[in-house]
Amino acid sequence: MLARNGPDQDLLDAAVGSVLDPELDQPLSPLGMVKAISVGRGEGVAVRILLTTEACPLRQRIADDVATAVRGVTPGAIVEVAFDVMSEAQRQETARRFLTARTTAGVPHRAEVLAVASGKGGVGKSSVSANLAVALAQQGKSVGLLDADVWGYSVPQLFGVRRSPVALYETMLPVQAHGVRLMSLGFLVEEETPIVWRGPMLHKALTQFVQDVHWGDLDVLLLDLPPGTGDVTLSVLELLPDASLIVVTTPQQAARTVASRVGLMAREASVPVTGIIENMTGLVCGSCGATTALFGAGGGAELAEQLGAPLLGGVPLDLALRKAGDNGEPVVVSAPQAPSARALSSIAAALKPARRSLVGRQLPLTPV
Ligand SMILES: Nc1ncnc2c1ncn2[C@@H]1O[C@H](COP(=O)(O)OP(=O)(O)OP(=O)(O)O)[C@@H](O)[C@H]1O
Repeated sequence: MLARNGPDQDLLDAAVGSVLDPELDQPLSPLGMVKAISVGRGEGVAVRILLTTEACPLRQRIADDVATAVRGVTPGAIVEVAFDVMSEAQRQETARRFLTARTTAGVPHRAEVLAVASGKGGVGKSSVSANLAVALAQQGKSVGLLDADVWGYSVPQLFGVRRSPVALYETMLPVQAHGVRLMSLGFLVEEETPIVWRGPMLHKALTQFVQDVHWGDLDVLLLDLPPGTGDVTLSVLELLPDASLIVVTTPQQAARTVASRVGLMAREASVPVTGIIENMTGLVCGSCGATTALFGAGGGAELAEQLGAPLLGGVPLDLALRKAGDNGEPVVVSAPQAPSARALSSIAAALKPARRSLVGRQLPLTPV
């Protein structure tokens, strides 16, 4: 309930109430999260917000957004934002309102699903997925990234986040970082704990990630697949039948040969290939600018030709990208002018979904 005093109260109520909760992605007021707004005699405005959990990692962001909203309607205001934690009954009411207002959980049909695959590990598939996701978000898209590399998950490390997703009844909210909605098994287990689950458990976890997570209104969902053509890859592609593949390879012949198996799997499973990204193309010398083809040349172009899919671009070997991954901040954020960041941003800007063949697919038509 709002404490009412002062002339600008209605304006303040509307401004604060429409601030989005960054995790629930809905305005604070309908969620019952604005406890009080009081206008003092001078230029002071005190706002009290109810959090769903004491450990809310985004309270500073909420405080900043609320202060900006207040100053938007009362320029020069001195804003004080304080927090209380909801009781269990209030939490349940918020969950109810959230779930009522929200479209159903799961990956929305309109989302473009791009699964990033590689023949073998270590070719930079996760680094490419993470940076493409952030670059697409920087370009104004609403983006999710599902870490389906269940044994070798690296999304928490690459984004520098390790916190549990907010759980609401049977559903989960993705963790937000660098403008991307993230989900990874790494958010649900202790760091360093190996995943020793068998196939059915992994399938169940992935099904929940696809069906029970409130991804919201996504334009693009990127999947970071495990390397190779194993069960998990097939499970995810079954769960998301509209996915298309981006295959990451290095210029090396050996990598290209292994990556071509992914292409053949895609063909057998009728999964279209959006294109090939050649990672770790030449190493550019920082002082003289000369390029050394450390892993040879041409693997990406040959794979593209073999799979009949476009070569989306090459990403050079770049110290900035490696450091960014180690520091938990994608290179397109930490060093946007670095050669790898520029390459990844232009690949993201030019991404076009592969056309899906209708052969063998059921059309939503009813004969009359
Ligand atoms: N273009 C690049 N320049 C420099 N280092 C890179 C580049 N691409 C990837 N790396 C580094 O190579 C290592 C492996 O990258 P990454 O984890 O993205 O590969 P991956 O194919 O996802 O591996 P896995 O399948 O084993 O998880 C990381 O240390 C990463 O920082």
